[in-house]
Amino acid sequence: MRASKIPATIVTGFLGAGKTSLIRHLLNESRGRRIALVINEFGDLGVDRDLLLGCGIEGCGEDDVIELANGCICCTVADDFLPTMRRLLARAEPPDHIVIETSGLALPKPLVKAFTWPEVRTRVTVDGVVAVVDAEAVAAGRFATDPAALEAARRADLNLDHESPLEELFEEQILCADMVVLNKLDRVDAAARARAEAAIAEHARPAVKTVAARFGAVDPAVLLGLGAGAEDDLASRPSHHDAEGGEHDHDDFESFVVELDAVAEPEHLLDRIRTVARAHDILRIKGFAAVDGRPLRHAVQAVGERVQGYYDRPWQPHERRATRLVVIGQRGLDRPAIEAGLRGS
Ligand SMILES: Nc1nc2c(ncn2[C@@H]2O[C@H](COP(=O)(O)OP(=O)(O)OP(=O)(O)O)[C@@H](O)[C@H]2O)c(=O)[nH]1
Repeated sequence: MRASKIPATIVTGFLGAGKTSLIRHLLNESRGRRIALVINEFGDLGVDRDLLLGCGIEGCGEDDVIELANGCICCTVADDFLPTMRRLLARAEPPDHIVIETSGLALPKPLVKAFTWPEVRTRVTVDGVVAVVDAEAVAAGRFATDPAALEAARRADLNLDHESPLEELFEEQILCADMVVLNKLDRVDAAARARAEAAIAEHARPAVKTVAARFGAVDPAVLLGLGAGAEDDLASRPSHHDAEGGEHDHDDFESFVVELDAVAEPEHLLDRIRTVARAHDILRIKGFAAVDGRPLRHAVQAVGERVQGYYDRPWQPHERRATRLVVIGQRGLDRPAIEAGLRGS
């Protein structure tokens, strides 16, 4: 008999809120604790796993960072997540803690539910659901539905009973949280911070704490060890999708990968991304660029119109040096125009 269950922390939060940054900080500060990471991304490039492995954190090896292959974790729990957990638990040396990064479009509740499966429940408990929030985006009303637009959409579709997909995701993620991390504090003034806090308070369950952070830097002592036992507490975490058995689809969103040649100047690529993001209401672009004559890979990150790039690590001998970017947005993106814009053609 095992003395205690392995704690698992679920990290949720919208695209680009800072989940990977938070996890990188957590791993850096883990002080010898064996943490296994399960990562799920929307889009066909495993950027997050690559970024985490690229930062060379001690004790964070290839085997400890597991990427789920199929679609969005909340809809593929049985196909992908459970076999992964089974394999993790069968290891000779199981981890001390499991951290799961959901895709920015995932609903956390179906994932929490997966921990009630008998073979998982006896070995693992959900220590806490942590929702990472982009303070700047929330304060700017990114997740609030324009009431006039909602009314118009309802008139067009009588079955529509809810707000925009972005607002719904925000609500679902906060409703399920045991702790909220209000991230990107460097990007907001006091008034904007207060607006973001008010938006969170509208949906957070009673007694859920909000901690403020920059670049996801939260002390692991605060983040881990919440002892929530969330799998035994599903009823207190309402979801818009409860009536559908937790099912939801991602038809509201789409993603595609754009492959480009090596670039002469990363700044030129970042400028093109800025222009494209401004013109096309893109939610997220991320990936890696190959730069002519440089042995290092250039990581590229765009959240809305905010674009960032930095050299992260040398290209490995087995890797093809190409520029590959995943583009994510709400359905209806003008793919040819976006590709042309990124190419600069
Ligand atoms: N200014 C600022 N930028 C931040 C902060 N936290 C994260 N970022 C940047 O925001 C971008 C997205 O951060 P990630 O940590 O990759 O976000 P994510 O939630 O993992 O993104 P997805 O996995 O794509 O959903 C990166 O360019 C980060 O450097 C912050 O506190 N302040």
